[in-house]
Amino acid sequence: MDISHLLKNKAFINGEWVLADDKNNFEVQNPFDDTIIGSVPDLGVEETKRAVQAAKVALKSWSKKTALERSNILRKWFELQIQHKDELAYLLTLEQGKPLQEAKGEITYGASFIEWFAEEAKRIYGDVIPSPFEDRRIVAIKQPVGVVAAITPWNFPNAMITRKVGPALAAGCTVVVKPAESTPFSALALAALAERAGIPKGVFNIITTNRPIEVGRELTTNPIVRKISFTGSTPVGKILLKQSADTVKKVSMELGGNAPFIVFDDADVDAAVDGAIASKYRNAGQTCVCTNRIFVQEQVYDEFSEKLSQAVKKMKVGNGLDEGVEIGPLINRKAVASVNELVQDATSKGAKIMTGGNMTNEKGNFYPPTVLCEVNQEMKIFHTEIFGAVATIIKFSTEEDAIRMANDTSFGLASYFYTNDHARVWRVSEALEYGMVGVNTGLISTTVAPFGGIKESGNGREGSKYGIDDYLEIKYMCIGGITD
Ligand SMILES: NC(=O)c1ccc[n+]([C@@H]2O[C@H](COP(=O)([O-])OP(=O)(O)OC[C@H]3O[C@@H](n4cnc5c(N)ncnc54)[C@H](O)[C@@H]3O)[C@@H](O)[C@H]2O)c1
Ligand SMILES: O=C[C@H](O)CS(=O)(=O)O
Repeated sequence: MDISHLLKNKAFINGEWVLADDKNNFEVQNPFDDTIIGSVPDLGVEETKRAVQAAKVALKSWSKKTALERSNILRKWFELQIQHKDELAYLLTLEQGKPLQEAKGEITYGASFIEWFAEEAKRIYGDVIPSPFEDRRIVAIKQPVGVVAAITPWNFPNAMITRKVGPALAAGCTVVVKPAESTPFSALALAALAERAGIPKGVFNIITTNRPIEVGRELTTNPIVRKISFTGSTPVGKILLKQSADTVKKVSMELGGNAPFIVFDDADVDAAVDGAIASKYRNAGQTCVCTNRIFVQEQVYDEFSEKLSQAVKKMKVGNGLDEGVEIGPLINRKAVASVNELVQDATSKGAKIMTGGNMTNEKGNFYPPTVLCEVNQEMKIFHTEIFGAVATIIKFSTEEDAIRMANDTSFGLASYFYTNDHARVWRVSEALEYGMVGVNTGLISTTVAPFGGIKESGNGREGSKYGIDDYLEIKYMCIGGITD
């Protein structure tokens, strides 16, 4: 497949493809076999300042365009992403490792945010409010926040960018994106298509860097930047929140998860197994909404555990570019070691391996799809975002026990449960302390719904009619001098 027209090896600032000032680059590896895909510029603080300045200059004209003009340009960008879906997916699998089918799904999902917010751009309504004053009229209008800095993760290197840039541009903001150092090519490919779509220079900028801390500090402290939109781990989110405080920036935080998946005794067990697989093993378990703890009521514990293990044993592991592969590599060696340490800790405290769990002849960055049972709250794996293809099964007796254990975490992003009792659907959904609840499904992510978490999983919502609010300011106008 010819991806050369999308494989960019320069950063993108003010409509120009640029090198780092010191001409330094850093290499990007294919997580399947650690081969080098290419290299990109290692930009620093001075280049970042220039990108922010370019976004500031572009803001005036971009925000003055009509909603229809912005909408039409975003629509063109969406169409180009769909037109080049296969190349974008191939490039994504090369640098991130997920199976090609999943990568294609991410491109479609990512593009859908541009399509959705191309429409939402035309529906940014204000209010005319009945005035309590005879001589004054009251109006609320919505205006773009201004220059936005977006810092994004490697696990969804396309969709986590469009989920931010779509609403930001629709609202009239301009954006500087710092993608993850592991996966810069997907971001640069989006910039190549943005250029072709007619997104004006300075509106959408990409800073590639192997120095996220210093570039991140510039983005979070530069007073021109009025909004930080971050997707990544909770520890990094907390750093960015603190750094953003001195200039009182608006912040959106899409952080880590520790999703519970509860199977009640009245559930359709086969459907629950399918849902657990869909939720747990997508992207080799490297998604923020992956099931992290499976709670199974004692009456169906053995049946569920056995059926899940049998299904996981059959999973095809390998190069994401190969036909039929279901589980690709983790992003790097460090990730493999982290998952292995959690499994070792769990088994040392009594967890039992039903399948996988042994790194005997694993080459590259692979960790075998694994199912652990007899997991309990004493184990690190119960309280830690695994970010690997490891399912943990915990037995429970009563609904109250399940809810208490499910809520026993500082995270609050996604949660799931299976039941055929409709009173329980409402009771448990309302009791779970999470931003999102999947009932009788393990797949909940869609552009039309508000995606986001509570507690230490973050704040703000992405997608849906709510997603654009994070990029708007409400201005109250009190218009006097009204006389009879
Ligand atoms: N809630 C969501 O929507 C969502 C979506 C995807 C991933 N995530 C979370 O992201 C994590 C995995 O992604 P990751 O490993 O890339 O996370 P990460 O926090 O390590 O990195 C995320 C981004 O932050 C940058 N970064 C790291 N340290 C920084 C610093 N000190 N200052 C500025 N930038 C810094 C990285 O370069 C990267 O671009 C998981 O916790 C996952 O749950 C959450
Ligand atoms: O990893 C987090 C992403 O938000 C995953 S999803 O595709 O939105 O579910």
